[in-house]
Amino acid sequence: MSTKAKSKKVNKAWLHDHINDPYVKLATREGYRARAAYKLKEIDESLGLVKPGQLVVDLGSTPGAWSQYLRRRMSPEGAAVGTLNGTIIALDMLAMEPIEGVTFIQGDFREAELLEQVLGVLAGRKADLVVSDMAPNISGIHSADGARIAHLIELAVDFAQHHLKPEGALVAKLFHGGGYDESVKLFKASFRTVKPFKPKASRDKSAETFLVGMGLKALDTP
Ligand SMILES: C[S@@+](CC[C@H](N)C(=O)[O-])C[C@H]1O[C@@H](n2cnc3c(N)ncnc32)[C@H](O)[C@@H]1O
Repeated sequence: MSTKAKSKKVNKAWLHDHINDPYVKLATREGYRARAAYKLKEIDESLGLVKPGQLVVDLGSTPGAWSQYLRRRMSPEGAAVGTLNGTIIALDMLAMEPIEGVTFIQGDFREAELLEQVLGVLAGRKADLVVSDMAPNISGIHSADGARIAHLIELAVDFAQHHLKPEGALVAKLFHGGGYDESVKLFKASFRTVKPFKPKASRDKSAETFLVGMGLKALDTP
């Protein structure tokens, strides 16, 4: 079979799975922009991370399903509009359709300039929760992809170390085979409690998984 034919077959299979995916159907029914909302929901329902009144930073937020979930959790009656009890700062290198009450910054998290903008919005405040669903474009070259993923995790952990409250938490997506062991080590060096999490909404076929770090260790503690 030619490469073109193979890729057509893979696309057809993906489309079939996507259309029949219960989380895709649920997301459409509940007004979420992506099925990804249910991954964060499951992590939150298991660990009780999101609470009204918090300051939450959403890294790699586009199209916005995690921000939508956060917004509903931090609103009276789970409303998608109206009063938001808390602060949500979302960022992504791609544009994001506005979500009422969510401050969005467009830029590359690896760039110092973007970090400056985030710090400007934080205005000296520390976050209760940082969530990162950032994923680089996959090139197919295993070592390069692993390094890119690991770099984003390092940046998210570094951001958390400097801008989370001592009892705060970081949720970050990572990939088996993409520097997973090193990322676990880094989380364990940075947080008092570290939990791996593979939500049901994360497709079985996908190598993605999540790490949750809770309670910062002092920066100078090994
Ligand atoms: C899986 S999507 C996030 C989905 C989102 N959590 C949601 O619920 O809609 C991953 C996002 O990470 C973003 N991303 C990847 N690398 C980034 C970087 N260096 N800086 C900012 N955003 C990045 C991508 O642009 C993409 O929108």
